[in-house]
Amino acid sequence: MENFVVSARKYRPLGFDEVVGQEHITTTLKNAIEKNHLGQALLFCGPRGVGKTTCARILARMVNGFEAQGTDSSNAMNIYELDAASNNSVDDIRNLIDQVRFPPQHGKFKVYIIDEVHMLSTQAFNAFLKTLEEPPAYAIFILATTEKHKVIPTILSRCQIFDFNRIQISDITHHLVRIAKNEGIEAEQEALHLIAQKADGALRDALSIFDLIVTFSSGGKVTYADTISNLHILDYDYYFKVTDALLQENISQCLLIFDEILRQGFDGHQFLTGLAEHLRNVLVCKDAVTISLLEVSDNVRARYAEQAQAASTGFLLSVMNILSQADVQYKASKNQRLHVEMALMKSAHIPSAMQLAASLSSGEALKKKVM
Ligand SMILES: Nc1ncnc2c1ncn2[C@@H]1O[C@H](COP(=O)(O)OP(=O)(O)OP(=O)(O)O)[C@@H](O)[C@H]1O
Repeated sequence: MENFVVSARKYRPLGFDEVVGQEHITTTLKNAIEKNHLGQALLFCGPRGVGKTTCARILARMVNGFEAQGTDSSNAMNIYELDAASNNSVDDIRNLIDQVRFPPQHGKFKVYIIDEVHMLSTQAFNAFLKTLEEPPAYAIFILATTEKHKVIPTILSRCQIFDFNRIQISDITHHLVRIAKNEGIEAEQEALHLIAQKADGALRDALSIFDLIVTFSSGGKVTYADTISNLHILDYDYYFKVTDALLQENISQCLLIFDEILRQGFDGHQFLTGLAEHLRNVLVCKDAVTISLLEVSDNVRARYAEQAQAASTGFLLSVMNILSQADVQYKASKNQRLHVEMALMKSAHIPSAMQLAASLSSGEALKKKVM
């Protein structure tokens, strides 16, 4: 049996052109390498799983002219990685400094990656400063951190700083589409989009979730239904239905839908925040400019646009206001179910755009109110 290789490893980019969503960094690094302007101390900051280690390895390969090797192994590329989260003592740093004294046996540069550098003890930082300030010509230090504010100023001032972005949902989705195709896995666009959303900007997380869903889904196909059930995410369809019921002032329908949601094991708070986010999406769809802020697939976008036609801005803002107050008071509430139900009842009493439609005789007047 062939060993399973997790997608995050299998699809680690081997060149800057394959890195997703960090063009500002990859372009600068490429130019710096070509023009020989690369510093010897670089600080890579940003959230986890967005490509810091990947870019460090690509850089190491490029400065040594090893691009053609197509390998991701650290040893082969003169890369030395130290995880400062678990090796943060002054002795760990002294060992590293001892190693730095020896020039590389092959290639031109030794590249040291110190991950989670903010975890180094003060003594370790101090022991490291001199080497960082006057490194041998063949040494490049790449310090990586998810918490730049914890890195002491004396280190910051000695480094070229690169701020990595959270990766956009659309970029993550495209990447997953490519990988699914490459693996011959049938995947629904909506499912991949949801995975991208859940990953919260971290491509590594997106790939791990993707692997998990492929493993558990029926017939190896990645469907929206399997994805929401695996990730325990509430189907967005409920939010569309509740909003319709609110617009129709149909309190009983709202309460029945909420009951079904609770039965599925979701809590009232998740529902409140999910509904508020849904209404925000409806709101941004009311304007041709802000619609670009909506990060959803085309099918769902069309549904939002339809609901945006039916709901006035005033109605949406009033409901969001009620939900936001309910959210703040949720934890303190003694009966949380009733608390959410009351928020729904209050929201269903706001005159909706549909009522306006019925009460206004002229189409022109309606247009003015709804906009
Ligand atoms: N920008 C990206 N483009 C393409 N793949 C990426 C990107 N970021 C992360 N990945 C994928 O996620 C994996 C892990 O990324 P990487 O180790 O570079 O993240 P990191 O930012 O160093 O995270 P950490 O801070 O947790 O060490 C990579 O092997 C790759 O498959």
